[in-house]
Amino acid sequence: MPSKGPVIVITGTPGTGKSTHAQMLAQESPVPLKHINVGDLVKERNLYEEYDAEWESYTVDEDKLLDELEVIVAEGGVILDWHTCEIFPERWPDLVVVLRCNHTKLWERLEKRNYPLKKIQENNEAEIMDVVIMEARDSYPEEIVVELKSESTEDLESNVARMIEWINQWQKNQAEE
Ligand SMILES: Nc1ncnc2c1ncn2[C@@H]1O[C@H](COP(=O)(O)OP(=O)(O)O)[C@@H](O)[C@H]1O
Repeated sequence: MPSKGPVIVITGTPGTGKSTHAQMLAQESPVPLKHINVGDLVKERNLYEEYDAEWESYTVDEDKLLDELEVIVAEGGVILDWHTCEIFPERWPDLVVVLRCNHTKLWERLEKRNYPLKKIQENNEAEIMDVVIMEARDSYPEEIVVELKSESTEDLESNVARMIEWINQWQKNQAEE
């Protein structure tokens, strides 16, 4: 048995379903995985420079955040759930999952969160412009980046099943090494 579990990044525009996927994966995974909601960590551990009330968002202190995450990632068995991934060092993830959602559905999900209109617009545009997938492809080897649709419960279930299959394969590869 490998001593350390894999490091899985689940990324995507806000509202695409990262936390929903990460929670389900953490519950169903054959190896223990800690779900780290990076946005929550930033707030809980004060890893930000300031809070922007107009955009209702935090300006992250990236150095502090990376120092905190380094310790967590070193232990292995982690799901990093965040709307951006390019600040994570290339050596960290074993798998990078980028969730995608049709912009009409995404708009509805973000409206339910009571985001300010301009924040809904900004995120919706980012999804249409492929911002996160391009960031992931620019930052990591193409063989570890997987783009998955997250528009329905069936998508959620099949995506999690696919990630579990990947973990099983990962475990086999570790055992052979
Ligand atoms: N594949 C999906 N099918 C249906 N609803 C989904 C799906 N993924 C997410 N949702 C819903 O969309 C909303 C945003 O999901 P969430 O996981 O919080 O997104 P994120 O973590 O990317 O911001 C939640 O209400 C969630 O239930």
